[in-house]
Amino acid sequence: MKAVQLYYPPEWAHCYGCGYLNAQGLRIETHWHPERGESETRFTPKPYHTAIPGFVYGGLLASLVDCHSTATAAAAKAQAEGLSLEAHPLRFVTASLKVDYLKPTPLGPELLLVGRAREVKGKKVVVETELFAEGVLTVRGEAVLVQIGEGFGRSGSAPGGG
Ligand SMILES: CCCCCCCC/C=C\CCCCCCCC(=O)SCCNC(=O)CCNC(=O)[C@H](O)C(C)(C)COP(=O)(O)OP(=O)(O)OC[C@H]1O[C@@H](n2cnc3c(N)ncnc32)[C@H](O)[C@@H]1OP(=O)(O)O
Repeated sequence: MKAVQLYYPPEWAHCYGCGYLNAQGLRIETHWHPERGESETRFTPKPYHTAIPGFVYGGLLASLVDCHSTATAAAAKAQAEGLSLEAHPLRFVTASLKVDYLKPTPLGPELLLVGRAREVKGKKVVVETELFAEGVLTVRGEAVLVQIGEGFGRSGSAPGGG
């Protein structure tokens, strides 16, 4: 199954968290499971993603939730509209991001993020994400994502104004 991010056209693929063209970035890959209406991203932090020794830096966890949410929004919107991402690449930007750190996240194991769209309405999608380390829920996120138009990023245009 192709990751949601790999459908983004090049001009939308420079994001530090999820752009496949950003060599220094995290380059996360999100997979959508239509039968469950859920998205999954797996990511193993590097030793330098440290908060205090043994635990993952919270800003990295927020970045993972952020970019996982934008991809979840694209996939959920495509499913709701009956569109294929291949023919209709959709791109969302983050309007709002809330992250609850429920427990310290251990540094070392692969992390699993699972996302669901709670609301798909117009150009807005609200996504809830849970982040697990070795099966333990350590972070919960909620994000509001807003779809940008097809032309954005091709001429330096800003997304406001619809
Ligand atoms: C990178 C910045 C974006 C530039 C895009 C242009 C080039 C594109 C190129 C490449 C794309 C790749 C991008 C990768 C991104 C990866 C993830 C990030 O790191 S994103 C970076 C951080 N985010 C921002 O910098 C957004 C800054 N904010 C904005 O640009 C606008 O505020 C925007 C687009 C988010 C919304 O503006 P409106 O005018 O298009 O939309 P309205 O009509 O105001 O809102 C739509 C719905 O969203 C809700 N909404 C808007 N802001 C909200 C907020 N803060 N909290 C809750 N809801 C909010 C509103 O209430 C409305 O909902 P109701 O339809 O009424 O139900």
